[in-house]
Amino acid sequence: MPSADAAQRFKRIGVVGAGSMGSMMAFAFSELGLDVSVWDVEKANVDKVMGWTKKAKTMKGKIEGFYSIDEFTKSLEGHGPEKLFIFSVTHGHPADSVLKMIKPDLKRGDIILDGGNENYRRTERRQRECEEIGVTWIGMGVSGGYQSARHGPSLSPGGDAKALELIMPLLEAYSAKDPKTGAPCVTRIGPGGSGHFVKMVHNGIEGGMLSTLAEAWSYMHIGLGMDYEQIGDVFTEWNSKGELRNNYLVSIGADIMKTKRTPEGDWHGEGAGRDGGYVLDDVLDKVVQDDDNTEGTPLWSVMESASRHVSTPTLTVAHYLRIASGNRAERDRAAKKLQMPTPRLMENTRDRAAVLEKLRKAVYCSFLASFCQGLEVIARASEDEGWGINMGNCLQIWRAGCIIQSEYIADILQPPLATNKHMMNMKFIDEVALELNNNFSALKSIVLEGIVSDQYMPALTATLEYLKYEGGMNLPTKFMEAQMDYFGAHSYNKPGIPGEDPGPVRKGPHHYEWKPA
Ligand SMILES: NC(=O)C1=CN([C@@H]2O[C@H](COP(=O)(O)OP(=O)(O)OC[C@H]3O[C@@H](n4cnc5c(N)ncnc54)[C@H](OP(=O)(O)O)[C@@H]3O)[C@@H](O)[C@H]2O)C=CC1
Ligand SMILES: O=C(CO)[C@H](O)[C@H](O)COP(=O)(O)O
Repeated sequence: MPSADAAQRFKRIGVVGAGSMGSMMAFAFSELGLDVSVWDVEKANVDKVMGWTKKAKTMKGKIEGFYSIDEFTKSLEGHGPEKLFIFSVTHGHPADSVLKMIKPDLKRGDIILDGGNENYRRTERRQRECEEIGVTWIGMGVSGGYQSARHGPSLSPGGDAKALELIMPLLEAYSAKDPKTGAPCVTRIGPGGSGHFVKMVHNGIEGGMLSTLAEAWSYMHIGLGMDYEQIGDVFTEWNSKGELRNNYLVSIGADIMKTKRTPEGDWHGEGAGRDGGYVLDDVLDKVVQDDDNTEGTPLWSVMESASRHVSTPTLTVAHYLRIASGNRAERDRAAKKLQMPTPRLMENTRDRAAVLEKLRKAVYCSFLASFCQGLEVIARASEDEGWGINMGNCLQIWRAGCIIQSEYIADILQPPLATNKHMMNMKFIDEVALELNNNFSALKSIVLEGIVSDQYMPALTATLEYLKYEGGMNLPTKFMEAQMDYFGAHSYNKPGIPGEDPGPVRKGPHHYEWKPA
């Protein structure tokens, strides 16, 4: 329950967007005792929510649907000192258009929480725009999908400290709770667009983990010839102890492996069938939200990492795999031309249990590397933007409610990051370095054996190479640097010269005239 203060202050909240997330938020806030006004650009979405209210048994506050945005905004007047909105709409233009529509009815002190996956620069633009009229715009990452939106997500709000102080009791009541300590999975990340930045990186890490696990699934199914039930058992086992314990993506992987078609299907008839087949086999290998621009977070993570000079290959190749997957028609044409080998059953796998143990370690290694890469982007941005993000807090809010929750990884990373506020390179943390080192040979062996039988392993191989070159002192870039000096007089640093080796990240003073012009 929200504290007495918060409950007194906010008796009603306005939810903008009644899609998968917004509709669930409406019910969650109602259960917290707030009356909820719901508006959506699509009348049918409002009707759907209102239909559900008729069957809902746990509502405490009223839920009222509105087709008119003016009536929606007016419904929030007179219930407390300020109006409180939560936006849950597609990123970009939708939020701007709703802000434009409600702006005439906004008053000094009103607070808008943007719970969409928005680009942090757009969040900052809206913060400036709202500040001019005394309204606070908070960019708030919401993670955990629609199930968590209903029962408690991980929240990463960023923006004005005073406004956040007012709504924090409500957000604490709404958020997921750390199962170990009961602590709420929400904290003020920092000023400006920092909250949306952290959510963006969360989704980048999520991408690296999703690809890693999908590759492991295919490795088991095609490479080791395991059926879905067997793979489900492996995921369940992995999730029960050790480095992959209480790992959300592994746990839902086990669920997916066991989900069969039923005569009725789900509540709207999807997955109906009497053949006893698996719902997964109704799913095509196309991820399209990057192509249709309904989601931008993984792409922005890649762009941010490159522009802030942080190496994030696991997250990046995961994104490119998604992009390649989206256009299946084009892949079909290319496949006919390229005649690539396809993954096949591995030969001579005598000890499957040993391979599975190596695969578990490889998955863990790639998950941990995904966290390192994402956290380094946050650390860099926090320094660049002066946000002062406590990265230990990021691990805390990712302990429950969110997609990347990974108990073991949080246990390793949170303590050192909570004490060292300026840690820029996660591989400097002794425990992290030790874990990556300990699991490297398993990852290498999985990649080696997988290559022989043509398994798909972009994230696993990217992680392997990442660890080699991030911790390598004899990189082939020596030759690259010479070539660039040859054709572009780009100059170089010299071995053994103080101030150059290792020296700062600065162009070297030497140029050799390899070939006069
Ligand atoms: N699904 C998830 O797991 C998560 C999603 N998010 C983010 O939450 C937000 C909502 O996602 P989700 O509920 O999944 O998406 P949905 O597509 O289900 O809902 C998006 C909502 O935005 C509305 N919308 C679209 N265009 C406009 C517009 N021009 N003006 C006003 N409203 C518009 C949609 O209306 P219409 O139906 O007419 O298109 C719909 O109600 C997104 O920003 C998403 O990135 C965050 C965390 C998790
Ligand atoms: O934000 C999320 C979870 O954290 C949503 O599930 C989101 O839809 C994931 O999509 P994408 O990978 O394209 O960001």
